[in-house]
Amino acid sequence: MELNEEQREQHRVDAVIEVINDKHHAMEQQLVHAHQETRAVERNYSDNASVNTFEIDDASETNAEIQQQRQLVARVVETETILKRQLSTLAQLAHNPYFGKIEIQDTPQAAIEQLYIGTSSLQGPDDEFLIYDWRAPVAAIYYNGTLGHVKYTTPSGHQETELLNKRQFTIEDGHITNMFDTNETVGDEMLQYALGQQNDEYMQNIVATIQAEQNDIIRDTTHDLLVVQGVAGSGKTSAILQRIAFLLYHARAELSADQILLFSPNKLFSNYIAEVLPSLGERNMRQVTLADFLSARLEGLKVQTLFERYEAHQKQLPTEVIRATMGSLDFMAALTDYVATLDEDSIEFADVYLVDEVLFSAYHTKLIYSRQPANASVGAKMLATKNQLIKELKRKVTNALDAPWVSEALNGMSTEEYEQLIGVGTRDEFTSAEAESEYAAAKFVERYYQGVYDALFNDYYVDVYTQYTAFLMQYGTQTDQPELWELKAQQFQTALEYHQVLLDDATPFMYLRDLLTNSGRNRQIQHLFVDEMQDYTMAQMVYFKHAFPHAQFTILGDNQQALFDDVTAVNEFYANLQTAFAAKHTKLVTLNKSYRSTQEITAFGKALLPANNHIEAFTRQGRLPRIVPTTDETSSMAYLTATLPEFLATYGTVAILTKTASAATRIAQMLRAQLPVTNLTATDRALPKGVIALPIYLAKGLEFDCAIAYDVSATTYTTANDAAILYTVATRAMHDLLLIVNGQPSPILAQLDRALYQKIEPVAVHEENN
Ligand SMILES: Nc1ncnc2c1ncn2[C@@H]1O[C@H](COP(=O)(O)OP(=O)(O)OP(=O)(O)O)[C@@H](O)[C@H]1O
Repeated sequence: MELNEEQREQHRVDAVIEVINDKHHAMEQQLVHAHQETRAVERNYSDNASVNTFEIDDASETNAEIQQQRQLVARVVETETILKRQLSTLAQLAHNPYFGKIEIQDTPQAAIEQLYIGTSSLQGPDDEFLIYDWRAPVAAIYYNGTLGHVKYTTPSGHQETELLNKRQFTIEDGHITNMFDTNETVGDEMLQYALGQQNDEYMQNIVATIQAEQNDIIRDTTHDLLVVQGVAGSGKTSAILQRIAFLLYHARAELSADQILLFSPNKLFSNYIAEVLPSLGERNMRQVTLADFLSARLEGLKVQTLFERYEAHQKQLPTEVIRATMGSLDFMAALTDYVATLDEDSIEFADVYLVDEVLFSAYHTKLIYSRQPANASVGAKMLATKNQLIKELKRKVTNALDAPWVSEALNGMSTEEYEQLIGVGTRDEFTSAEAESEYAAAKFVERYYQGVYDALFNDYYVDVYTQYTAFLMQYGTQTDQPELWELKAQQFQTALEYHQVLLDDATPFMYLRDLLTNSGRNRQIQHLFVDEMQDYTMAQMVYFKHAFPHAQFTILGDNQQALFDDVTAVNEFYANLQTAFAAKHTKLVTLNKSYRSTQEITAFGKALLPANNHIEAFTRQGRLPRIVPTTDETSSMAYLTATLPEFLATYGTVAILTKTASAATRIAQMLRAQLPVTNLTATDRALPKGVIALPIYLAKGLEFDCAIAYDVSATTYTTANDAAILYTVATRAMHDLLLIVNGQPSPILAQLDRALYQKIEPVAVHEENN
């Protein structure tokens, strides 16, 4: 019997799966061997590591040996890890080997090639490619090309070919469940299916349905500053993750996942995206939130978080103007100039103490500084000064070894103190009494001066706090409101007394410290990604550029989702970034199509924003958003209690989104008497199923099957900025959106076209009331 096209393709799928299973089997055997080897090497290592490491000569020999052993352990463990990763990739391929196929012909005489595209490449017994990795150069055709003449880029230059056919597959558990040919870039039918699914605890990879405009971001290798302005749900976060997978694939030898850093909005989000790269067979990049980054760099001080400032309504402190200035490019430029023109008399040198004795006086340090070459930068002179101080400290240490006060101190120690100093149980291992006392003296002196060493290492010979205050005051004198800057300086000092730094001060302060002390640079990071760019000030961007000098930057966000600030025009933001980064090759990409939500929800969200926005909806139909005009919290709760069980029958996650954390906690408590509700807070990491209540700033970047905007009343949603917040709330919904009014409706709702929503009378409540 003649096979039809689908049967033929299914035969191929079966054959490929057989190859995958064979490989899987062989690799399992390899893993068993690798594991045995790891165990053997580890055993050998632990035997060796316990040898005598005390005597100096022996120690160095043993150290070298241990180093070697350690490397060996690392290598075998790595082999095992790689095998495990490959096994998991093969297991995934066996389930769903590929999703696309292109037929190409390089010249009219050449043979037609059929290339299958999947999440990972696979070679057959004769090394022929049964599956091409979606990141392979030729696979770009699948995403960007329409039938006919197409071009694509390879490491060795541009290639051209004829695209004869493009086919898409849905394969589940090894069976083709859907298959069709398309001339579109990637057909809508697949995307419809993918987007119609319910939300999961983790974000999914989108490699089967990457859209052409997303593909341009993912495959960009020519820009050192790539800025993406994309409307809510346009795939910015997805683009970041697939881009990282792409970069790792193409620069395997030079780039590792540890050299990629993503600034993400919060821990929930970090966790939500954590499965995408592993599902593509890659290791995760590093992630950090701004709050954690600042805290790590300002150790010992409590840095105010964006959420804290937002919740505390501190926007007005000390004034809006000062706050905006401190976040600006100009302010950071003024800071750079300030540091560059500092002379030794205006640098705030500080005494370095050993307990209560001044070991290095501010005057002494200033003298060393003043002897540095006049034309060197402040940072370079400071570094040379630091090195000189450390050298002097080392001299003090050496001189102290034979000093009588050291032997006196040692003699005065109790046996316990002494043993603690040289290590309990080590006394018998010395070859002579002399060796022992030399060792003890070295240990004692080292410990004695440790605090001073740390102080020098951490640049405490200059008082950066006072220097920063001086800068604020000086900056103020150049404005027409110097008294406000004085207040600002006082505010900084007062917070400091409580070991706190306000968010507005954190970045300029760190920048000043780094410039002055020539520190704070991480040269490891090759790619830096910033998601939700609208939540960062330009000053922070300048700092990122300073802190990660070797990184290429991909910065993504949506200026309309400005929760914490007023909306900045994209062009202005981009122009400022270009200045801040002084980058040669820059590009701004705009994504206008929204994929997350149904057409109805996207239309509703669009209507909340100023009329000149360019948001386009992806055509996936659903029901109209519903506005529920409850009169107060009691009726709102009654409505939710009555209807939530119904929603839960349809949706995996229903999120009640509030403006503040306290509102989310309150309603979770009230509802909990009737049904299970999880209240999520800033420290939560996991996204549970069921009903959750959380403030919108924690829901940034996340999505839910059903989102319920709570308290869309005239008291809660009033300003233009509130419209942006409501837009962010509305666009969290994938399939269903409700707005509970809770009192007098917000004026933002009043101006909406009536056709965009359905008004629901909270029937359950009325019945109860009657
Ligand atoms: N090409 C695509 N194929 C399948 N799903 C897609 C595609 N692009 C986006 N999506 C889906 O749309 C949703 C939104 O994507 P994503 O979270 O990346 O958007 P975003 O621009 O970061 O949104 P926001 O700014 O609202 O946080 C996700 O569920 C994502 O999987």
